[in-house]
Amino acid sequence: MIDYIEIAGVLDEAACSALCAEIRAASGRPAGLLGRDDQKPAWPEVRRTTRAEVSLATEGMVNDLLARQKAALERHFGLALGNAEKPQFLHYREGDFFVPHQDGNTPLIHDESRFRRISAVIFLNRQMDDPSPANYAGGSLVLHGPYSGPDLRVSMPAVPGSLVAFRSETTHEVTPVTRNERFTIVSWYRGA
Ligand SMILES: O=C(O)CCC(=O)C(=O)O
Ligand SMILES: [Fe+2]
Repeated sequence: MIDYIEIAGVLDEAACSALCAEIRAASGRPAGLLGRDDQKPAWPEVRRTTRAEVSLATEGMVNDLLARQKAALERHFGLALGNAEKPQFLHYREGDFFVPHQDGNTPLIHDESRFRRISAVIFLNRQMDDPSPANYAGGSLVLHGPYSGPDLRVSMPAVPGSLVAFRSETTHEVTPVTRNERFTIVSWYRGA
């Protein structure tokens, strides 16, 4: 069993479109991997996506939104959560991806990721087989089941304005975008 929750409508359609436009227009740099300061250029064989620099107002709006979702996530996962980390505004172009990985809460590396308990992804545009220009194909967020069970893979529905959250130790990946551009916001709630 893969433990995740989908919360619909954390952003409305107009807010999603405005965020996509802001991220597209923003300057960005290749998104890196946590705990690696020596990335040149950001391990493109592991993760290829652009992290956009958005306005402080936008970042503040998303921080407030993440704080408002905390109680529902604590109830669902049975965890006491602290603050969400600085959100990342991600722009995936055709061919961009993130290989299977865990975001944290694994005793693997002695870095900041050990404080992460819950990963959250907010979808800003829609995945479709034959996408209109504002939407995309490919680019599935796929959660993997734990080793203790059957080889399970579950694609998350990419509905604009919805938030999907899962335990940060859950293996997950973003498959390559095959058409157009994909926009998401990601953050991580730490333990209380
Ligand atoms: O963009 C996504 O759907 C998820 C990205 C991700 O897994 C991450 O940034 O750790
Ligand atoms: Fe991740």
